[in-house]
Amino acid sequence: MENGAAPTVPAVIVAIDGPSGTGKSSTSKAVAAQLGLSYLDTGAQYRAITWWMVNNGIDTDDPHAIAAAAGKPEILSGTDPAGPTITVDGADVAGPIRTQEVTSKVSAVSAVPEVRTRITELQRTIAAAAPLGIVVEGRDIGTTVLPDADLKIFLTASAEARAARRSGELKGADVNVTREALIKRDAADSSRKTSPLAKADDAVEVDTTELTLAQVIECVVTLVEEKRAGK
Ligand SMILES: Nc1ncnc2c1ncn2[C@@H]1O[C@H](COP(=O)(O)OP(=O)(O)OP(=O)(O)O)[C@@H](O)[C@H]1O
Ligand SMILES: Nc1ccn([C@H]2C[C@H](O)[C@@H](COP(=O)(O)O)O2)c(=O)n1
Repeated sequence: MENGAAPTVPAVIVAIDGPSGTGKSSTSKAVAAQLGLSYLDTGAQYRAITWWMVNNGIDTDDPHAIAAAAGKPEILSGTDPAGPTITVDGADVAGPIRTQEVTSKVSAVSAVPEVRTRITELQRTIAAAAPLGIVVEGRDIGTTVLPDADLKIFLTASAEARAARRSGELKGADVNVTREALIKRDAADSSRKTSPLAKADDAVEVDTTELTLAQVIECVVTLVEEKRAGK
């Protein structure tokens, strides 16, 4: 460098979408950590607002009640891939948002347009503030939240592989019950009217069924580096 300043790398925005259990969180966190990028788990934000609705007595079967309350909770996401955080009105909810109750209600809450508008706004603000760029994972990042992302990835895997992975996490869970629950949640997320789970036309699809997590991470890191090199 002529003036002795550190070389600058243009910020890179990576969108990673796909159905449940395809490896979005594990891959996104590792890729962000390896490349020095920020990381945003948008599913955690939808879980956080669902948790708040449940804890504040909002009927999660009533879209009008959800819409009326959508602006009330303050949701904050920490974007360090080594220790992502999520708080609601100042309370750490990283554990409570993973309960079965929240998981069973999150598709209904996240289908409400007022909820999506609110959360999408948060996501865009966070992505715009990431100094070196960010890996954002979810269901509608490439199609709706960040349609101009530098790189869009759509992860897939067979329902059997995804259920086996999840059952491994939830020790002792019946793999068939887990598989049916995943399929049901994907169907709800794919069929909602407002920004459903979908692959963007310009996304790179990666089928992870036969790949190890390390192979998926390597594949995505390579794709990001290629994009960066061409910027
Ligand atoms: N390629 C892979 N091979 C084997 N296991 C994997 C692979 N990718 C992810 N896993 C494991 O599968 C589980 C689910 O992964 P992860 O939470 O990253 O998926 P996800 O797509 O973010 O799911 P969700 O959308 O439900 O949050 C984790 O235990 C993870 O370690
Ligand atoms: N961009 C997103 C991210 C998530 N959701 C909804 C739909 C999912 O079932 C739920 C939980 O996500 P997970 O933690 O399993 O990744 O949140 C969405 O609608 N849009």
